[in-house]
Amino acid sequence: MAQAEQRSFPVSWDQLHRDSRALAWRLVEKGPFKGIAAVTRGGLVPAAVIARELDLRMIDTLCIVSYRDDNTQGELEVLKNVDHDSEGWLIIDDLVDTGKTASVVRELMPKAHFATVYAKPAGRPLVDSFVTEVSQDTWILFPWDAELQSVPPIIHNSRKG
Ligand SMILES: O=P(O)(O)OC[C@H]1O[C@H](OP(=O)(O)OP(=O)(O)O)[C@H](O)[C@@H]1O
Ligand SMILES: O=c1[nH]c(=O)c2nc[nH]c2[nH]1
Ligand SMILES: [Mg+2]
Repeated sequence: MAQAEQRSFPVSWDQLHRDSRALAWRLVEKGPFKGIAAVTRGGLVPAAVIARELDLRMIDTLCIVSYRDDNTQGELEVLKNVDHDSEGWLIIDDLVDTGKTASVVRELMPKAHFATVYAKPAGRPLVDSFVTEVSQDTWILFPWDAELQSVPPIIHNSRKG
């Protein structure tokens, strides 16, 4: 579903920090972990927050491309894998949506614990830990994809209808 046809769930930097820390709290009892594999690019920011909270310094990346600029999903391409065993590792991504990225990630690192900050119902069974679930028709708008802009007062919009 294209972004314009969906509900929007805007996430501020503050909210993302809070939700990433909430995920870190959940992960404490699932560890200890040898390190974090961040799924680029969306996993990089939550991975930094979680690495700080769990005192992890070993950070690797799984570099995967799936969504194009128009927010439709194409063929998944793995640009970079890890070169170590996945046992004891924590994989972090920002969200799981259809689960396509998650299923590739699981194949690449089958023994790792896979955690995302946000989850939609179709992908939820593929992650081990997450914080907040949103409906499948919701587009999560991350702070790195957004900027502040002025909007008309509510009363102006309500007169149009
Ligand atoms: O469950 P799925 O339907 O596969 O979607 C989830 C993936 O899509 C987004 O990444 P994207 O491929 O857009 O790349 P990015 O992280 O570089 O923004 C998001 O960061 C997840 O990795
Ligand atoms: O910024 C994003 N928000 C989403 O809801 C989403 N789903 C897949 N990929 C996504 N990227
Ligand atoms: Mg991603």
